[in-house]
Parts: sequence; C-alpha cells; structure tokens
Amino acid sequence: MAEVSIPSAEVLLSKRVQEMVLNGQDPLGPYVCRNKHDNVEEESPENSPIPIIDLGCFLPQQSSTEETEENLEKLKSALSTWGCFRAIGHGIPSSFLDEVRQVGREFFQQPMEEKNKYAKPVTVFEGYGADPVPEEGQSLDWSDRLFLELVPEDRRNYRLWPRNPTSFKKTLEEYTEKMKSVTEIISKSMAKSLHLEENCFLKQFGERAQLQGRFNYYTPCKRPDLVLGLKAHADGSGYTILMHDEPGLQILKDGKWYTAPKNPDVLLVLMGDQMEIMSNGIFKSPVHRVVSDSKSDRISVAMFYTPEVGKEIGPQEGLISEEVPRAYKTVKDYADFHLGYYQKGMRSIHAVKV
Ligand SMILES: O=C(O)CCC(=O)C(=O)O
Ligand SMILES: [Fe+2]
Repeated sequence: MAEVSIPSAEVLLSKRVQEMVLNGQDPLGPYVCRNKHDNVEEESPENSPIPIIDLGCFLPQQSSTEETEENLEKLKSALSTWGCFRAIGHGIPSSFLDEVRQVGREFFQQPMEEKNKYAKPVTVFEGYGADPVPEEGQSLDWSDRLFLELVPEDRRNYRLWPRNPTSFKKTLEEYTEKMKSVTEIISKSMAKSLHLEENCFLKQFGERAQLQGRFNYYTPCKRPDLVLGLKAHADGSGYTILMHDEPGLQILKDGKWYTAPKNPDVLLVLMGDQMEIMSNGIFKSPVHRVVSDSKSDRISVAMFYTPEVGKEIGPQEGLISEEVPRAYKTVKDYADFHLGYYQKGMRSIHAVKV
C-alpha cells in the first residue's frame, strides 16, 4: 500500500483548514493530538456549573446594596475557583451579539480568494490565517482565524479589516466600543471584590491598555475524537471576553473538562495569566480548549484585554502582607513571553512565580 506522506506543519499552516476540507483532505499527522480518554464531564446545558454573574448590579448608576455585595462575593468565588464566569446583564443587546457573530461567519463563508486579501504570513499574528508554526512535535489546531488589533485605535491596521461583508468594519468598531465599557465594569468589580481601590487594576492595565480581537472559525472535522479545534492553553492576556454560537469550548477544573453551554446572550469572561499575577494568585487563569465537531461549524469571537505595551504589572500591593507573601514577579509584555511557552505546549505562569 502506498504510504501517505504528511506535509510539514509549516506547509499545513500555509493552507486554511476550510480549504483542506473543501478539497476533501482528512485531518493529517500534526492535527492529531487528542487523548481519547480525557475526562469530560457531561452536563446538560441547563445544569452547567460554570458560574453566572449578573454585571447589571455593578453598573455605575447602580447604588451599592446588599445584593451588590453578594454579587461581588460570588464574583470573587467564581474567579478563584473556575477562573471564569458567564456574564449576563452586560447591557449588550442579543441582536447585536448576533450581528457580530454574523459578520464573522459571513467573512469565513466567502471564497478563499476574497479572504486571502487579508492573509498573513505564517510567522505573524495579525490578519487571516493560523497561529505561527509551533515547535517541533506540537499539534496544530483545526480552525482558521482572523486576528485584529483594536485598541488603542492608532494600532489598528485597517488594511487587514475585511471590506466584505460591508458592515464588518462598523460592527466591529461598535463592538469594540461596547467592550471598552464592559472591561471597565469588570476591572472595577474585580478590584472591589478583593476590597481594593476600584481603579487599581485599570491603572495597572494603563491608559493605552490593549484590546485585540480574534474571530475563530471551526470547520467540521471528520475525527473529533482525535483532533482539537484549539489545543489546551491558558490565555496570556489580562483577561478575555468570549462569545460563541455552537458549543465546543471546554474549561478544565479539578482534572475534568466542562463544556460552556450554547447561550448566545452570554459573554464568557476568562482570566488570563496577567490577572492571576495582578491578583497575587487569588484569581486563576483557567486552562481551556475547543473540541471539534463532525457536523456543525462554529464561530467564536475572543477579545483579549491586555496591559499597555511596555508597562510593568505585578501583584497588587494591597494583596501582599506578611501572612500572604508576593507570589509572582513583576512582568512586562508578558503576552510575548507567554507565546514562547505556548508554542512549546507549556504554561508560562510557572516561570514567573516567586
Ligand atoms: O473559540 C473559543 O471558544 C475559545 C477561543 C480561545 O480560547 C482563544 O481564542 O484563546
Ligand atoms: Fe483562549
């Protein structure tokens, strides 16, 4: 029997997963990574234990009540156990969230020729394509991406923003504005939940805090038992605000994988490593992954909220005492440092522990 020769990761990453599927190609060598025996907790979506937090009572116009205090307690508990929560009461109409997902889907549904106008080289991040080539022996993800710098606005590279669908630019600009307000509410609420001055995390993020957006498109995969849409990782951001349509995202907690249920109105807020550092380890940056599906395609939109370029961040002073020593070093441009480890399939947070 003729041997099937497997192209290198670099060659595979120069193609799009969507294109390979259209050409009838099966998931090959480096895409295969999943341990069939991993421990997935099957819950019905209504019973998902991933905490739900109502951001409504943290809005600036709300006066502090007993309910606010209870919700701050819930927030702290969610972030120190799960490292994530499902946000409701964020004030973004569900029809608008649909619109954001829709422009993303419409972009990916176009012919390759149109999408390739925004293609990036394999070595860089911004634009349409896949992550840069990982280190030898690391697996590849069964997904295609469009990654864009959003805030500060002078970092936008509009040349890489799709001109089709025509509403893409306006929709993403509007979503970015809304995300700026949401990050302010979340950053202040997290500080209050730890009895810190409400602006302390915002100050660490800096006046030129960054927002980067990533549209992830997961094409159906013939072998979801063997291939992941996105390999297990923790984010290098401060924190990440995610939304998706079909289920697929799984969060690792106490050795088990929990699926984030389909809920189009919810924003999933996940701590990144930098919030774990700033909270001196009280908040956890959770490991998560995306499983693939043999029938449904899936879109997700991740907004990475990250401290300003070149800004030093570290554990918040008010969280360090004689009884509770500093747990992490001060870091700068941690997301770049994180990437080096990510490419090796490793976590970087351990390298910055005191
Ligand atoms: O697609 C998802 O739900 C997760 C995406 C994600 O984890 C990421 O982009 O870092
Ligand atoms: Fe992630």
